[in-house]
Amino acid sequence: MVKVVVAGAAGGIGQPLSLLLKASPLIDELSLYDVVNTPGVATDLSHISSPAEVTGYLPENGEGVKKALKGANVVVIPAGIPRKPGMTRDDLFNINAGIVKGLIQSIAEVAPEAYILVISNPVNSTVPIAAEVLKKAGVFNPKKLFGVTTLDVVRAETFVASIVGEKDPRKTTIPVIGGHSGETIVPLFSQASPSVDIPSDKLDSLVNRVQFGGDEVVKAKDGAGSATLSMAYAGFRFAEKIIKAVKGEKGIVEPSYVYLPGVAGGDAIKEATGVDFFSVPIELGPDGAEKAINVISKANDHEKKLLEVAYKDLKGNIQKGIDFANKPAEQK
Ligand SMILES: NC(=O)C1=CN([C@@H]2O[C@H](COP(=O)(O)OP(=O)(O)OC[C@H]3O[C@@H](n4cnc5c(N)ncnc54)[C@H](O)[C@@H]3O)[C@@H](O)[C@H]2O)C=CC1
Ligand SMILES: O=C([O-])CC(=O)C(=O)O
Repeated sequence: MVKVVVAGAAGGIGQPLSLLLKASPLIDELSLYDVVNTPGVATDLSHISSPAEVTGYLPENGEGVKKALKGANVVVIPAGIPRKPGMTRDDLFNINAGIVKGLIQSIAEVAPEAYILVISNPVNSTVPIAAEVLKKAGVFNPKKLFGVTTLDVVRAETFVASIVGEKDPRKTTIPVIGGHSGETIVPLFSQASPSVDIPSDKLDSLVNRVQFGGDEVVKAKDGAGSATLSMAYAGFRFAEKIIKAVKGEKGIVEPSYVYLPGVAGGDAIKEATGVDFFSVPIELGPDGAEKAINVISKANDHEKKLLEVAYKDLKGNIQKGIDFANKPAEQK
């Protein structure tokens, strides 16, 4: 039995993500939670002839979220406001931090064993908030908490393919590490597999396009939000990998933003980066994050320079999340 919950299921990401999850034969139960519109989205999806049973929940004075989460194996969180042109992801903090904190408190209470996949921005800060809330509740398992950075990997694959002329972008694996905003996103093209030959005059703009791919979409949507469809694809790709690994499939690796000290191999990466939370390729297994793979030690000089900038920015983002989670309620 695999039960997946989407929190924020009626939104721009939530709906197409729920569609992809409903279409997956790996899922038996799909539970949709949002503050609006979930009965309609759930009824609509329930007519699709795939195995997953779909249910939808509204807040119902705090009871709805608990009903939605009960028995969850995987909880994906795309709840929260998206950017408009001119905003940074950090500008979303004031609203989204509280939303994520509340949802994680409910998960800690009702589904403490669940894998938690945080999409809500700013990921660099919302994942540390989630970790602090889970720690306080005494149920933090770092192998089961993931910041979803798959869209950065998907973008790197796509943009590289267009430069090197590969027809199927999925054939190239590129580690994209660090965080999930601007210069904290660091693609390691030198470790692409199979290797790629990027003309030196195109490298800087390629790195920039991966780092600021989100802005490209925000600008094109012109006030109507940020990436939703590509994010739904990326969120489903990551959720599916977790489910497959938990079911026993071997050799599954995907970068994700994790709490380094809680994952095997993470301590060495923490030492190199100076931060507790960082995205690196993670080997997934039946218990979640089995191993953090140290790709930093093999970064070339150009990438090392990019990484130094990422460490600095990430430190502030992480601390901001931790401080928020630990502030007494009346100061928020
Ligand atoms: N990690 C990543 O790579 C990406 C993250 N994002 C982030 O994902 C988030 C969602 O983006 P969109 O779906 O475009 O926004 P949206 O506004 O279309 O949808 C968000 C949904 O969350 C719901 N919501 C608000 N408070 C809630 C609560 N307490 N409990 C449950 N649901 C709640 C809203 O009712 C809405 O349906 C944003 O923060 C955005 O920045 C977006 C793209 C990529
Ligand atoms: O740019 C945004 O605000 C949404 C996002 O995280 C992305 O598309 O990578």
